[in-house]
Amino acid sequence: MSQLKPISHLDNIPSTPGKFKMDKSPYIHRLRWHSSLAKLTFWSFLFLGLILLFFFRSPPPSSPSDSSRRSLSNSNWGGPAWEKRVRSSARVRARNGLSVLVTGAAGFVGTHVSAALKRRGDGVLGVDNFNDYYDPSLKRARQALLERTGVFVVEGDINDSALLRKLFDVVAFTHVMHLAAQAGVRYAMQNPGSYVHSNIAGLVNVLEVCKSANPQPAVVWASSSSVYGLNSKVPFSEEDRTDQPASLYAATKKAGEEIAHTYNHIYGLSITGLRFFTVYGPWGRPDMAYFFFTRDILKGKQIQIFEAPNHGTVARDFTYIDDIVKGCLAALDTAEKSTGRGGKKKGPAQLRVFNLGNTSPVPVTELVSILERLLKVKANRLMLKMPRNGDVQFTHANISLAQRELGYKPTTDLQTGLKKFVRWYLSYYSSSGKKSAS
Ligand SMILES: O=C(O)[C@H]1O[C@H](OP(=O)(O)OP(=O)(O)OC[C@H]2O[C@@H](n3ccc(=O)[nH]c3=O)[C@H](O)[C@@H]2O)[C@H](O)[C@@H](O)[C@H]1O
Repeated sequence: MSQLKPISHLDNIPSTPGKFKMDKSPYIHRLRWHSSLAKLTFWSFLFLGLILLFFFRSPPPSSPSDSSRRSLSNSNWGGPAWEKRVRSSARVRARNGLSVLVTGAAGFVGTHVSAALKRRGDGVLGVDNFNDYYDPSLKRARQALLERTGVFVVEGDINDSALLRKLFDVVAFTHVMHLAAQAGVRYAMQNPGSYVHSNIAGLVNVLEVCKSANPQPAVVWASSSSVYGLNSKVPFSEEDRTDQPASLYAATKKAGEEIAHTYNHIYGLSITGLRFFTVYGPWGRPDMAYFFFTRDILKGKQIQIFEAPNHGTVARDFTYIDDIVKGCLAALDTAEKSTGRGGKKKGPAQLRVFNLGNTSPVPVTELVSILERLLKVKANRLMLKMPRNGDVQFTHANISLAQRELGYKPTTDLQTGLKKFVRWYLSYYSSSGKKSAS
């Protein structure tokens, strides 16, 4: 090993305080004084350094728009009044009701599922970080809606393990409906870090807390139809290959399914993944095509409609929110108990994955035609070759497994569902001050 030591200002500082031996000299008192001052300065800097290290330990946001991280600093929870609200929101009112922690409760699916659970007498507590991936005022409006039905939505991030642990200290949740995620297929090219943060790190954090909880809850969570990626065998069945994701979003959802397998295998967590197929409806997500097509058609703005090579049709198995909610509730109701205790597996636990789709794909051009009829406005269409941005040409769900195991049976066609969406859209954006979706 080299004898050369790096030159550093730390070289003269003793590694063990108190063991530093000073030569005797006439200036001994002055030196001692200097030495004490130096020690004091050193320890003050070290202390300060440790404090700074503690505060800046977490990695910096991967981009300025990584809002889920930004919102961490906004989380505001704790205290007796807060705990009382949490308890009251999660209180089960129906016989044999569930006590459910819903993550992403101010999101589109989260709001609908939370309200439905509450309506039938289950206890529901929501968590949401209210990030600005899309207009947060819509999330606040959903929160207000839930508040009126008796659901408290705690503002916090799924990566905040202290918060999640605290919630489990206050309430022994029987189920976790994990819907918080970074959604959107195309946005993954702009902000890849947010997908890793929410869909990978966030999921792991939720499962970590669940596996340590006593009793462990059963977990139902949102996977995605996008895991089928470039699979061309239709309709998509749960047994088909899912190892060719076309977007980072899809890859993080697929990774989530593998992570679920691990937590089920090691810790005995009961886990059900639901592959949602392009969910739409009232209170929907403004980043989705049906939503911003509506906004742009009404504004007279041009809309871009993607087409496959050789003018091939791009189609989606659009699924109405009420059907998805029924599937989510059935997944919760049929979830078996987790088998672990104290972070240890005591026996094999349930691990499931289901397609929740509509089973009738509709071309995007037809979606636009329906919107034109409902809005009574002609769209300014621009047909565009599908960019290489993570989109797939079509999706089509085989739902026989969900039908058999969950009694899942979608009943809303696209025309009927869009009619309900448009009615909501017009009323929401015409009411007090909300001029149009941004
Ligand atoms: O099932 C899922 O797991 C995913 O569903 C949803 O993704 P997608 O099915 O891609 O929905 P969405 O963006 O509404 O595009 C719809 C159609 O419009 C086409 N499209 C889109 C934009 C545009 O400008 N033009 C266009 O033609 C586009 O090519 C596509 O054919 C969720 O967003 C996603 O979070 C995830 O949950």
